[in-house]
Amino acid sequence: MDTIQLDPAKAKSFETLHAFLQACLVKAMERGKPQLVSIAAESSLLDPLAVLESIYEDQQQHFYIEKKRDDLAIAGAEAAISYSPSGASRFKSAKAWIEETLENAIAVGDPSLPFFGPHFFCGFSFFDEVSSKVPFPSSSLFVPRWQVVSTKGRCVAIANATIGLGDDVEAVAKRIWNANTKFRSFDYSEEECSSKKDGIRILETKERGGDDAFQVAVGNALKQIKVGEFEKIVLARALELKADQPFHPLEILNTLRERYEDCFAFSIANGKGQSFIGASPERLVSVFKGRVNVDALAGTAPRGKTASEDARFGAGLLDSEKDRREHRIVYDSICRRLESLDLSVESLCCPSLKKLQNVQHLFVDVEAELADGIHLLDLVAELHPTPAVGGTPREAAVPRIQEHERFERGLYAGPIGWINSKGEGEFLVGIRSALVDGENACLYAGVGVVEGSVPEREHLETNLKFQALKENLL
Ligand SMILES: C=C(O[C@@H]1C=C(C(=O)O)C=C[C@H]1O)C(=O)O
Repeated sequence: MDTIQLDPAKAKSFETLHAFLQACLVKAMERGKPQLVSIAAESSLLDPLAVLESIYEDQQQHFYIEKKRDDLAIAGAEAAISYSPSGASRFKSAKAWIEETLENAIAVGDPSLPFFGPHFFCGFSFFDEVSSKVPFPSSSLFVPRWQVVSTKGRCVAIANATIGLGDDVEAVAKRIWNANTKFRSFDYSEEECSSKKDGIRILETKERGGDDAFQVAVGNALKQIKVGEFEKIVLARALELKADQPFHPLEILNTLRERYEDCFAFSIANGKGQSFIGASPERLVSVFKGRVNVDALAGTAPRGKTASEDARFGAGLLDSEKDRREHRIVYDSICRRLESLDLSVESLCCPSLKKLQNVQHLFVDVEAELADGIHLLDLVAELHPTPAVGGTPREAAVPRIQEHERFERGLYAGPIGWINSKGEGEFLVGIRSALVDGENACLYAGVGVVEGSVPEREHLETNLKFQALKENLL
């Protein structure tokens, strides 16, 4: 990637921008490849979700991720470039595409700005392949035309565009100029935002596969565990809801980010009217400043209505042999997989409680130092799916999931995240999530099944997990 340090004060005119893009076109011709130009500028403090909402169009691709606790919110919309590899080598192909794109990228602005340079937004389905019924491909990667990030009191707006032979430089310059002017003095009142609809009603709720399907599946999986086919499998339910008017994914997200401060509130839209949204408590992996962090999250208890009931549930979870075993399987697998990439794990398995609004989990932040030559997508490829959403041994358990579940997972429990030009970034696990499509929503919730699991109790646990989305859709 070429970096052009630019003092915004000296590059304030449209003519400067136009001349610069013209020079990028010359470079594209010399290199024989279109160039990705990424222009970053600090802006007044904006709320990325409000910006996304005010320009929201359901026929535009978008990506949103926010974790209130970390004071980080990122929104991006409209694809400047995109890529959708599928199959077993999809992570490898995605990495190669990112690397090649960066070889032909020009980043402009102050490199010390947070989120300087192009960012790649990624949504991967749970399985390597999806059928044509799933509205998202097995991988969607894109660099958005515009992006707004707010973190720790600073806000950065980024415009991305590709310039190649035959492109209309004048038109690209105008688009970037207009976007920059807009972000510099964004006025939410200018836009016609639809306000949250009152009285949205659910007309129909239907469980995929029928009401008993899940408990039957857990029972069958327990038999397979008993004969030693595998030790753990994660099975999920899909609940279809039909409302009397369309759901609005970004309004739901606004509630989720406030209520689930410790979670990643996210939305990924395919530009064809469907969005996959959620509030995930689980980070698959992050890489920042040479450090790798992975969540080992498993084992669930309800939240109590009083402090003492809550503490009792929490202590019960910490003491539960079955839940500790379920969690240990996840922790051990993460450690093995990090070690297979020559990373040495620095965290012991001493679970604490991660308390969310609706449930509490056993949790360990697994840390390691990044080794040279390991890309974030190498980590994603190695770790996904952890036994928190797949099973163990992976080769025996994961292929069985589709035999037990009566729906296609699509993006549910898949890796969703972003990568910057330095190879840093963060992926969450797409759980506590729903696929929203007009007045239809499909909610997902799963549980780990191990020896000692009881189908009825697992069913109750999925009901608790559904709450995150169910209560906030309306
Ligand atoms: C699979 C899900 O959650 C996972 C399963 C858990 C469990 O079985 O206790 C806990 C946290 C998550 O790792 C889900 O929410 O859909």
